[in-house]
Amino acid sequence: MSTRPIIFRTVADMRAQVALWRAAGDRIALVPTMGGLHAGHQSLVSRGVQMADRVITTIFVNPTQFGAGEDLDSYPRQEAVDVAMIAESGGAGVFIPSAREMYPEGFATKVEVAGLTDMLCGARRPGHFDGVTQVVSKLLNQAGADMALFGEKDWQQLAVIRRMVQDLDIPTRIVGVPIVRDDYGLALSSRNSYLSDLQLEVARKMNVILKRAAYDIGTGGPAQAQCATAAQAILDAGFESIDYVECRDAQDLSLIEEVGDRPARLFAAAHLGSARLIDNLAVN
Ligand SMILES: Nc1ncnc2c1ncn2[C@@H]1O[C@H](COP(=O)(O)OP(=O)(O)OP(=O)(O)O)[C@@H](O)[C@H]1O
Ligand SMILES: CC(C)(CO)[C@@H](O)C(=O)[O-]
Ligand code: BAL
Repeated sequence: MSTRPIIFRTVADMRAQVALWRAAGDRIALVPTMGGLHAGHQSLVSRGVQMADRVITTIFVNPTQFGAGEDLDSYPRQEAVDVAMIAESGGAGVFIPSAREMYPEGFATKVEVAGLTDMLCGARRPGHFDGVTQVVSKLLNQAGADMALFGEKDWQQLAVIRRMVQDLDIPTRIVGVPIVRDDYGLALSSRNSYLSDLQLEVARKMNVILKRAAYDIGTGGPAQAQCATAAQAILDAGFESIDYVECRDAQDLSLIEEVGDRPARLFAAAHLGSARLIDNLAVN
């Protein structure tokens, strides 16, 4: 039996409850999301339940991380379903602020991480990570949690957030959680709901292609040439366009030609119908 989590719509309400939990000696974990929850998000909440006494999930479709022409308006919104899924995973609280609560009149502060945001999704979605760091820095300050959990599916986002937390001395430990995939290896994503059954079949081919490329690169193949071959295979499988397929250092995200002993990852983003899907996996 799951208990219904407490819903907070204001920062003040969340902070008041956090203060009570803290007074009782509880450790707090935060799971920031944009809603449209699936088993990937639930794995973040479950991990939080293992590591802390109370888990607060946030649901906020942050407008500042969407570019013009992106899917801000069509992004899935399903509050009741999301709250039920959080309850099922043992979440204690859900923070669902309005845009006005997060960005009141007069709001003027930007938070930008340089360097790590220049490549991959940062290059293809200008301003995206500035919006992410803006909202995540606020959520971390608002909750004052001991830890915050983020999925490795958004590997670059995790790297950017780790950098920001270190640079700004934010006293919250950042925890990365492995990617949850469906039975065919497709990384779960809220945006998979945009896909028709036929498109879903195509989408499931991407990780198969990437796995083969990662193996070839890991066994000594020239990294960027293998990436170009994988990009062509993804197009041949039925994706409409590729944003990138690149092999990069897992930590500093610098481009890699010869993998050697460096921890490397393969990163991909591609468009299918109205969905932009991303994935990444270890090369060695
Ligand atoms: N398949 C997954 N496995 C593990 N974590 C995930 C997975 N999908 C999303 N997450 C994590 O959940 C958190 C919230 O992500 P978000 O709400 O954007 O969901 P999403 O499914 O990634 O949606 P989108 O389609 O916007 O990429 C992020 O930390 C993200 O990395
Ligand atoms: C971290 C996040 C919740 C910030 O809006 C978002 O970028 C996401 O869902 O990954
Ligand atoms: N999962 C990252 C949020 C975004 O694509 O805007």
